[in-house]
Amino acid sequence: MRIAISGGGTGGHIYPAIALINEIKNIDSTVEFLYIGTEVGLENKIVRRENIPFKSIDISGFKRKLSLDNIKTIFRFVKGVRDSKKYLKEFKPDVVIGTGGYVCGPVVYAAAKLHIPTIIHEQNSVPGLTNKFLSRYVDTVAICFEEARSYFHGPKVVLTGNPRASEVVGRDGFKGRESVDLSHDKRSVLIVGGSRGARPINDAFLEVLPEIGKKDYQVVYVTGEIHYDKVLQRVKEVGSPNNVVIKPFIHNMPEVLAGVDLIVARAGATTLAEITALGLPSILIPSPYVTNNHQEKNARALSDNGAAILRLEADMSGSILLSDIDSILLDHQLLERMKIASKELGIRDAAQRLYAETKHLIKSS
Ligand SMILES: CC(=O)N[C@H]1[C@@H](OP(=O)(O)OP(=O)(O)OC[C@H]2O[C@@H](n3ccc(=O)[nH]c3=O)[C@H](O)[C@@H]2O)O[C@H](CO)[C@@H](O)[C@@H]1O
Repeated sequence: MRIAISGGGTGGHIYPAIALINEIKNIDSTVEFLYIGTEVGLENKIVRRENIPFKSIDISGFKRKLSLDNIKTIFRFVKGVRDSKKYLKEFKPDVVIGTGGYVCGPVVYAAAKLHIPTIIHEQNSVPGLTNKFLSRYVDTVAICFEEARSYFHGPKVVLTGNPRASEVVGRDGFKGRESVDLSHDKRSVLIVGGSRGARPINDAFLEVLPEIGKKDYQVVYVTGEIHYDKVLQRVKEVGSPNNVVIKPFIHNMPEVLAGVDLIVARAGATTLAEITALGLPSILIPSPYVTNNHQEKNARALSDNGAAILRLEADMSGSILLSDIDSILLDHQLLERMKIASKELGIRDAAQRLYAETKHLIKSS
C-alpha cells in the first residue's frame, strides 16, 4: 500500500499525520509513505526529523480580507496543484490524506482530480478554510468533535478522533521527566503556548517568575523556538529559580505529557486530544487570533465537563495564572476529579479508527 499525506504550517496539523504514519508502520512495515509539505512550515523540520520521504510545494494561505496577496495565492495554488499532480503521478498512492493547514489544499485537490481516493482529517470543532474547501472534492471527512459534522455536506463524515491521542498513551512519564530535568518527587506543571509558542503567555510567566521560585512544585516552560532568546534574556535579568526549566521546543512531547500533573496551554485541538487521551488536567488559554475563535470552542468542550479551567487571554495575567495553577495543583481532590473528567473525553483508539477508514476507502474504491 502507498499513502501520500499532506498537512502543515503548525504542529497541530503535522503531528496527527505523523502519528497515523507511525501507527500504520507498526502494523504493516511494507506500507510506503510520501509527505508533501512546504519548506517554510514546521513540517519541513518535524517530518524530515522522522525520516519520512518529503517533497515540497510553494503555497500560502488566503487572507480573509480583500488583498493583492490573494491573487498571488491563486497563482501559487495553480502551480501547487501542478506540482502535486507531478509528485502523485510519480508516487502512485492508493490514497491521499490531508490533515489540514493550507498546504494540503492543492495536494488533496490534485489527488481528487486524478481520481485517487481522498480523506481529510479535521482536528477542530470548527473546520478550517482549507478543509471546508476540500470537503467538496474528497471521499471521506474524518472528524474529532461531533460539533464539526454539521459543517460538511456530501462526503462521508466519520468520527475518528485525533491519531496523536493514540500516540501519547502508554508513554513512560519517568523518562519524560528525566528528559527535561524534572525531579520525580515533586508535582510538575508544563506551560506551553502551542507549537509556535505564545507571547502573551510568555509575558504572564515572566511577570511571576520570582513567585514561582517560592512554590513547592516544579515548572517546565516551553517558550516556542522564535521567542526563546528573548525570554532567556529577560530570565537572566530577573534570575531563574531552581524549580523552573525553560525549553524552546519539546520534541518528545508524548513522554513529557505523561510525566506531568498539569498543563497550561493554548487550546489547539491536537494538544487537547493528547491531554484527554492521558487524562491530564489543564488550564486553557485559547488563542483569540484563530479562525472563528475555534480554540475557545475547543476549550469549552473540556471546561464544560470539568476537565479544564478556561481562562480567556483578555482576563489573564501572571498572578491569575499562578493562582489558577495553585488552585489545582495544591488541591488533591480537585486534581483527581479533573483527571477523571479529562480522561472521559479522550478517544484513545483514534489512529486505529482512521487507519480502518483508510483501508475501507481503498477497498471500496
Ligand atoms: C494558531 C493556530 O492556528 N493554531 C492552530 C494549530 O495550532 P498548534 O499547532 O499550536 O496546535 P495544537 O496545540 O493543536 O498542536 C500542537 C502540537 O505540537 C506539539 N508540540 C507543541 C509544542 C512543543 O514544544 N512540542 C510539541 O511537540 C503538541 O504536543 C501538539 O501535538 O493547529 C491546531 C490543530 O488544527 C488548531 O486547533 C490551532 O488553533
